[in-house]
Amino acid sequence: MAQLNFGGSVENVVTRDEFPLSKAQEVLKNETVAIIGYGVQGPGQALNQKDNGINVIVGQRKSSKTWDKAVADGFVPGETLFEIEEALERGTIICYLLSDAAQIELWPTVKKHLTPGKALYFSHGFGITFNEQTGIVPPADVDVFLVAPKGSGTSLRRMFLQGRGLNSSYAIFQDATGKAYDRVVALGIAVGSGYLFETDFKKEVYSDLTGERGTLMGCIQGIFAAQYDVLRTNGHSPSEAFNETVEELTQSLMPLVAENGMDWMYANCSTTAQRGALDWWKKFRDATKPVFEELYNSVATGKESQRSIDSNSQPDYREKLDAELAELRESELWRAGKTVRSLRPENQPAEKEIEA
Ligand SMILES: NC(=O)c1ccc[n+]([C@@H]2O[C@H](COP(=O)([O-])OP(=O)(O)OC[C@H]3O[C@@H](n4cnc5c(N)ncnc54)[C@H](O)[C@@H]3O)[C@@H](O)[C@H]2O)c1
Ligand SMILES: CC(C)(O)[C@@H](O)C(=O)O
Ligand SMILES: [Mg+2]
Ligand SMILES: [Mg+2]
Repeated sequence: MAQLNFGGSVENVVTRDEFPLSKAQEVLKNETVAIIGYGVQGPGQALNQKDNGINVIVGQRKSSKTWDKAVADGFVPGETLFEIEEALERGTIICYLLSDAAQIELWPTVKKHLTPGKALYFSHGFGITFNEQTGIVPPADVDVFLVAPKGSGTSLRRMFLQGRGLNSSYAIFQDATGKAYDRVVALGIAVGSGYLFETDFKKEVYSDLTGERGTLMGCIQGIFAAQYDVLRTNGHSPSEAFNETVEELTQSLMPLVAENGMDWMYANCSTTAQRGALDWWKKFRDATKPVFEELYNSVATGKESQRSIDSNSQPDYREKLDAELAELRESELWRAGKTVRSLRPENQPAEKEIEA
């Protein structure tokens, strides 16, 4: 375990130097890793493990689009792709990658197949932390742990194919076999994590729910919409408002932040921009901090998890979600974005097509 200093705090991080893929393969050589669910994380984690030489099978409902996707991705019915119950029976490590709400419905079936010595793996602390809402209480004689990639399953796969890893959190809730640490770290490496950061189930789910509702997804859409509206109301064109709100951020400035931090991005902008950003950032922090406090409290009191369970377990959940996503897609902001994106060099038609 490496001890690294993060801005003055020393934390434990597992690196590939101490736990290379060969060690992960050795730890998992007698295991059958059953990926239950083939939505967003399922494909990323299953394919990365397959390519890393792990004995991985997929459990998915047969009459579903995602069964067909698993087949298209190279999983073979009857060999590496099974109905959920059969995969649960065959697996020694059960990777529970249904949506958090669907995990509740299937739990009695999963529990039936958790015989002593098996392991139950999550990619989120949700089901265990909010067990009063989910009813997910594993038997005492199985290992229970998580590897939570800090990003979309799509990025997990893309970065793996680029020879890079996505950072993940890991946590052990229950070590029944004495092998939980080796098993969870081996899985973390096998699914394509770059580095593995130690946490516990509660901290993982509280931070994750806050982040996705906050700066990663909810807040960022909110501030995009607010700035775009102000620019539009003051007579700026859609393209100008979009470029100044989103396109420049994602294409030019965030890659600089990703590379070397916020101060470095500031340093690569004009002194005029620096002056303004340094004057205004604290005002934005102070305006939004009460909202973040409200959000964290809503997570910690179980309100967010309950809302997610209630809405995501409705029979018409998919239709309602599609309608809400369509509202975003059809907003002027994101329609303007579609046209702006079409102008990027990589989205230009090939030269021949232009001539034709
Ligand atoms: N999406 C991500 O990139 C991401 C990132 C980090 C962690 N996670 C966590 O990983 C886990 C899986 O998330 P996901 O986004 O991949 O899930 P998802 O919403 O894509 O659903 C996964 C699968 O669940 C199946 N499913 C849904 N309802 C079902 C039911 N009633 N019975 C049987 N199957 C059903 C779907 O067919 C799908 O294959 C969750 O715990 C989530 O919080 C997800
Ligand atoms: C990819 C995210 C937002 O980090 C994940 O937490 C999720 O729930 O999908
Ligand atoms: Mg999440
Ligand atoms: Mg997350």
